[in-house]
Amino acid sequence: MQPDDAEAPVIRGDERGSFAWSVLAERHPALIQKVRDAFPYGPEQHRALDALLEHAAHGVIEPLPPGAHDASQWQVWGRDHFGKSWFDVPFLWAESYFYRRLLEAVGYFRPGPWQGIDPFRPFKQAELHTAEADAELAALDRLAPLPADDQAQALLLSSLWGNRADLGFRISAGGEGVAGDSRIVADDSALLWSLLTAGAPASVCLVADNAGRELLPDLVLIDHLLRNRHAERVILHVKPYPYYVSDATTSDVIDCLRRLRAAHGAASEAGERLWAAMTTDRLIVRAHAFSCAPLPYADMPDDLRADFGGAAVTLFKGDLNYRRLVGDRLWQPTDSFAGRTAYFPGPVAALRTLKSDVVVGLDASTEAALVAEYEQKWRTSGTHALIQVRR
Ligand SMILES: O=P(O)(O)OC[C@@]1(O)O[C@H](CO)[C@@H](O)[C@@H]1O
Repeated sequence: MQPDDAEAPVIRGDERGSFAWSVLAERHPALIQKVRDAFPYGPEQHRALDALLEHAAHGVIEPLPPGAHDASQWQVWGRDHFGKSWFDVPFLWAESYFYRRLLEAVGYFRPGPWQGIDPFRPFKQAELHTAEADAELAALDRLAPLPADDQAQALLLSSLWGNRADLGFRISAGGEGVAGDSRIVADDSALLWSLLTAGAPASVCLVADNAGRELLPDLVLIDHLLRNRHAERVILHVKPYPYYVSDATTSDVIDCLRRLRAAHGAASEAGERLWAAMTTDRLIVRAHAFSCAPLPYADMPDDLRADFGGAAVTLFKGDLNYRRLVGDRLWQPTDSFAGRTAYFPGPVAALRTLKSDVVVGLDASTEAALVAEYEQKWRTSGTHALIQVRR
């Protein structure tokens, strides 16, 4: 815990009409319906989904069934929360547990025919085969003639804005859910590139967020880092199981690599290089259990700390990772990003579009201008983004 944690309230879903409340009360039921519609689940799975819907709305949080492989882990994580309403425990905890219970309901972990069937796969797959994805990959051909620094910055921005398209966000925003007015509210990209000096024998960690239209540009950025010797090795952290609808797992990485290789021109070349990089450990994929933990990164275990501590920089993608990085609390937007991430074992960067209440590291004038123009909507609308770095 950081010294001034007590000053900022932990976000919970208990305030009707708040963003956190809307996720628990509206986004989660809508997601259950989408998952039901996407698979021919049997009666037992439908009954379990009905029970989850009912419990999450009106019941109290119960432990996992004793036979679940991770029941004892969740027993520890949940000891302060069992028996309480989902709306009265930390929002971060409630959301993570919802995804774990959803997988329980559809039999994702249980030996049997549905074991390992990702309930979000149809949505993630659809993302990879849209006209927008085709156009984004084709656009890479136009980058190739540019100087390496311009390519680098363009790829960084493409990875940043790729974060707008997460599927959970779109379930509540409806359709694309993104207005035309997009702005970067903090931009430490120059500092980030200064940490990625070409030719240094560095490792870089990238903590991925969404599959599909976000992971494609993330992978192309990784290819650029490797190819231009900004990094000798990249460690890509993904989720060990389906999570927050579109979060990337190892299967999604492979699907994206296949998609890149099947494209034309620069995209296909990047796909071939990345495929080869995985076979020689220049690109390493890790699916650490903590990546789906209902906890902030301040509580990370020692092996993960060592991984991040050995990197020239760790890039955290996306909104959820940002919440976990700085802590899921109602900080003052002008609180220091460096202060909030002081516990982190090495240089760290956040690349995120703003889709929840948490934000730090803004100038007072930037915050005042945002509030004057949008009241508090800029925090959750996905129209604004940030690149923040602590060296
Ligand atoms: O991490 P991501 O994909 O950028 O965003 C995750 C998100 O859609 O889900 C959470 C609410 O369910 C919020 O953190 C945010 O709105």
